[in-house]
Formats: sequence, C-alpha cells, structure tokens
Amino acid sequence: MASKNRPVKPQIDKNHSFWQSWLHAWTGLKTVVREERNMRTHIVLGTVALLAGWFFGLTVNQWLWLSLAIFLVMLCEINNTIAENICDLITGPHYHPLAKKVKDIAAGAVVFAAAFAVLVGLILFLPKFWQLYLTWR
Ligand SMILES: Nc1ncnc2c1ncn2[C@@H]1O[C@H](COP(=O)(O)OP(=O)(O)OP(=O)(O)O)[C@@H](O)[C@H]1O
Repeated sequence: MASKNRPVKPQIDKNHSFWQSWLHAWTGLKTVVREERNMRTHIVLGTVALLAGWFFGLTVNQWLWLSLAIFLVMLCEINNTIAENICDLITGPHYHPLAKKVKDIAAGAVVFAAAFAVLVGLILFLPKFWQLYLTWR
C-alpha cells in the first residue's frame, strides 16, 4: 500500500497518458491565473463583455468575433507569462538586455491583442448602446 508520507518523485519524463497531459495543462492554466494579476483582469473584462453580449442578444457571427477577441488576449497573456518565466529561469535576478527585449515584446503582443479586443468591442457594442440610449431618451 502506498504511504501518504512517501515523497512524490518529480516528473521529468514524458506524460504517460492523455489524462496526465491534460492535468498538467490544467495546472499550467491555474498557475497563470494565480500568479498574473493581468490575467485575472482579462477574465473579469472578458466576463463583462460576455454578459453584455448576452444582454444585447448578439448574433452567432458577433459571438464568434467576441470570443476570438477574448481568447486572443488570454492566449497572448499566457505566452507573456511563458516568456517571463523562461527569462527569469535563464537570468535569475540579473539584468540582461535580451531578457528585457523578450519580455517587452511579449508584453507588446498582449497590448496588440487588447487593442484588437477594444476595436471588436466598439464595433459590436457602440451601436447597441446608442440604440439603447435612443430608446431610453
Ligand atoms: N532580467 C531582466 N533583464 C532585463 N529587464 C528585465 C528583466 N526582468 C524584467 N525586466 C524588465 O522589467 C519589466 C517587468 O518585468 P516582469 O518580469 O516583472 O514582468 P511583469 O511585471 O509580470 O510584466 P507584465 O505586466 O507584462 O505581466 C519587463 O517588461 C522588462 O522591461
């Protein structure tokens, strides 16, 4: 019988099943949410956008654009976190111009995706809010 106190051997070989791969991927996603404040902000803003989409009754096409915008921002934030961690792994607490370059570019990708999301949000929701304003006026 396995002892509860037996130390778990850290895994460095390949995953042995689809379930194990999925579990590690899920752990990775939870790590990004736990450690990155910006990711939590994206989740809150994404949820607000989804609620607005539900309120205004978006069409299927509009839902696809909104989902694409939200997922792109989150994907870039995940990549940004990967870049930060790899840089930190290599440089430790030391300054390196290449680490700065990599981190700044990865952060730039997030800003780029966020600008796309704002554009999509404006195109989708500005006319809806305008319509709402006209009916309530
Ligand atoms: N080792 C390093 N060498 C050079 N510059 C660095 C280094 N570490 C961080 N920087 C600079 O500091 C900034 C912040 O780095 P940090 O790793 O703390 O990212 P962060 O605050 O989590 O960023 P973000 O807001 O994009 O998630 C980087 O964009 C980079 O300009």
